[in-house]
Amino acid sequence: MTGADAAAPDAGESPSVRRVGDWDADRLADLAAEHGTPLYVQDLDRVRENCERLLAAFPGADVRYAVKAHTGRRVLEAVRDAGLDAECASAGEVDRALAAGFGGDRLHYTAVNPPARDLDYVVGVAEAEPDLTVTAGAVDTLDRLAERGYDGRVCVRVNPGVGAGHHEKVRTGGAAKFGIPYDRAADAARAAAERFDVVGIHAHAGSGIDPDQLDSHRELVARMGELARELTDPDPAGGAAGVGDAPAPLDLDYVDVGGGFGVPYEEDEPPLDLPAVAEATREAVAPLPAGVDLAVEPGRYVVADAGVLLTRVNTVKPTPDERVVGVDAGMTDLLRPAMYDAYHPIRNLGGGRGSDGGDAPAPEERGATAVTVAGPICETGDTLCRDRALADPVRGDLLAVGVAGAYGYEMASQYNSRPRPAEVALDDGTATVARRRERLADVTSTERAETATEPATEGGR
Ligand SMILES: Cc1ncc(COP(=O)(O)O)c(C=O)c1O
Ligand SMILES: N[C@@H](CCCC[NH3+])C(=O)O
Repeated sequence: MTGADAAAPDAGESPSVRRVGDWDADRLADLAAEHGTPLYVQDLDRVRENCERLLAAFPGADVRYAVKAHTGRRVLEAVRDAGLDAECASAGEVDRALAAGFGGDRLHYTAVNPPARDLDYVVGVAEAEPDLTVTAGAVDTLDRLAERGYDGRVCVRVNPGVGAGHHEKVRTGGAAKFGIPYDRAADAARAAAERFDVVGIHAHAGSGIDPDQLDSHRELVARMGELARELTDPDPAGGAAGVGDAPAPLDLDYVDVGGGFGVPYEEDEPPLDLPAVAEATREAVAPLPAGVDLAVEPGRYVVADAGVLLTRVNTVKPTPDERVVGVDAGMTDLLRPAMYDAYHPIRNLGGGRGSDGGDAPAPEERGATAVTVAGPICETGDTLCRDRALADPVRGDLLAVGVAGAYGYEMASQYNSRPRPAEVALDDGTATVARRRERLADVTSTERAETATEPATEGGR
């Protein structure tokens, strides 16, 4: 499905950024009181706004949501209804997208060194949903698909030799792990066309592309446009296509230039000028051969500022070097600060007790203090921020960690045998539990007697 098929959205109607200060503090406090902490809150209305802004910026393009950013069922349904396709990184994500109502024609599975059971599963799905597309970034992956009898829609993933992103660990373009090297991609795509229906080419620069990295994005897009023209050229080097040594032109449907559109995390960081990025993308890829659409696959942009993580202060510890504020959410709930030194804005919503046992003053009446906010995990790196000025936290305060809707719950783990947090979805103001809080029994559920007879090789599908 293309963005053009979806209900025509009005460009620029919603603000292009939602800051942690824009959330209704009383509502968040009520949700924390009702559901406990740590608690993710994901606002589906904001998800819809972000989808509409993307569709408006890329009219006529295929806009695919990178499911890995947030796989929650309610989010997937909202994205589906908004008219985006689903880009899935694993059999599990394909499974979730199917369950959320994406048909095969809206499913794109990007296989990265795919485990055998993922390929088995996806090839099985493709038998029922032949419009599903598999994006493959290695000839071995293509061979393994063919070995399973797959001869359906394939997109060839290219390593464009240029990348971007907020941290070296998330710069994908140029990383040898992803895609077929650019100078071998044309031959690989033509060879693939002898075994599959090659419908597209794909490259992804990386995640969290900042405004100052747009040149890399543009370069990637230009290279992909050039490759699309080369592959579809009916008259390569003036020779007769498909005759003698001249390669037959491919009938591509699209050139997918990936996702990675960044969002502002710091309070004073300007938002990405999405219409300008879209315009630069269209210019760089042009001219696209007739019948070849542009495709993009953003994840973060759709969900990041639609989510906050609520966490309660349980310890305040002045030390000679720093003031440590202990909270009940840690790297097992939100890994990004520990893994990438990522910045997430934090707002003190108050509600704690003063030293006299009475209600502490409202946060705006307190002075700002530089603090380290640290979680309950037995790792030194388990901090949500260091040396950050917050309205002086006291025990019992509620903190809202902003821009937590992308790669937040998704990267949560049970390390230290900590159950994963709960998540509440807000839909037109109504809150429902989208993912219940895990219990200790969930942490040990795979090692209980009744599961011991299951073969360890089965993924449980
Ligand atoms: C292949 C692919 N597509 C899309 C995305 C989405 O990236 P982002 O969430 O930064 O938009 C990713 C993640 O980096 C990816 O690996
Ligand atoms: N997990 C990363 C993004 C990786 C995107 C997937 N390739 C982050 O939180 O920024």
